[in-house]
Amino acid sequence: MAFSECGGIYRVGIVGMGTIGRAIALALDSGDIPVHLAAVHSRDAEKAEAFAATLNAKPPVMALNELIASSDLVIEAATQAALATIAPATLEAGKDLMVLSVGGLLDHPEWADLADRQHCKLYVPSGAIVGLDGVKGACAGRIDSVTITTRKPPEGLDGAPYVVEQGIDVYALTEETLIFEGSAREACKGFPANVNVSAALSLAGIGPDQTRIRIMAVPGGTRNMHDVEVIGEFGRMTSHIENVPSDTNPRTGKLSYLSAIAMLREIAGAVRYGN
Ligand SMILES: NC(=O)C1=CN([C@@H]2O[C@H](COP(=O)(O)OP(=O)(O)OC[C@H]3O[C@@H](n4cnc5c(N)ncnc54)[C@H](OP(=O)(O)O)[C@@H]3O)[C@@H](O)[C@H]2O)C=CC1
Ligand SMILES: O=C([O-])CC(=O)C(=O)O
Repeated sequence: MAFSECGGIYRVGIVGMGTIGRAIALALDSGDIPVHLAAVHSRDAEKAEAFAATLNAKPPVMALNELIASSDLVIEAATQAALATIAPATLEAGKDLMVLSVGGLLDHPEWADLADRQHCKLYVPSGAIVGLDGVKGACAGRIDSVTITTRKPPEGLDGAPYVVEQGIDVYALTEETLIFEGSAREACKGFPANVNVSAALSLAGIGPDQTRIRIMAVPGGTRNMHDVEVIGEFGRMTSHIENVPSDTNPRTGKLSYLSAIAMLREIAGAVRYGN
């Protein structure tokens, strides 16, 4: 952790004032985590101003470069496209970075090297998936396969580039339907705002080309579900999560921001649980 000169308090800047960014800002504003919410930034500055004004801390809304200069840790909670600017700018400035749009990391392995050179940290919370601790342990040995099956209601998949390109009407489906099968890398291109979990799984495990994903549309479904299966020399592991979609973004399960908040708590504290 790189402490600021501002009273030794770790300064956090949040980029993206949507579902996840706001939830993290609200958690920090409650004062339970010993960090300082130094600034926020979003595409729509006016909307961000209106939200920031509701917080006790009244964090300033800043341009991205100002936010980076004013923070020790930048939390990206925007989009994969935005990450392409946010990540190099943050790491070049020697600041720590937490990434939620994890799929945006897959084509940029050089950012991990940049973080290393700049002596800063690149944090990837588990987000909406569970069991990455076990996956990391398993992948220290020989692995035969890593597979994730994602099930989402139509509104959790609507508008994804792959769905649009293929002309799939997710609302017209009458039964659970496989709409995509491929690698995590391919999935994160076709579904950049829907399956970041597969990117996190692949980075914790055996990589984006070897990690397989199946995406199912579930008419009438009420949860965003992810089933992971890992097979290797250790044996076989499965995990299952039923995420309640957040109130403001049906693609995003509530665990996504809770996981980021929990990670922040550990970054700010002395003790770390799990692997
Ligand atoms: N790792 C994981 O497990 C998960 C990751 N995610 C990913 O996390 C990210 C955030 O999710 P969520 O909060 O639900 O998404 P939302 O769509 O609710 O919010 C995203 C916010 O980012 C802002 N934004 C968009 N482009 C830019 C930009 N270029 N610069 C600054 N801000 C920008 C938007 O701006 P504005 O409102 O100002 O127009 C919007 O408020 C997404 O990429 C999502 O796919 C989601 C769930 C799980
Ligand atoms: O919340 C979820 O189920 C997962 C999600 O949107 C993502 O990984 O991008």
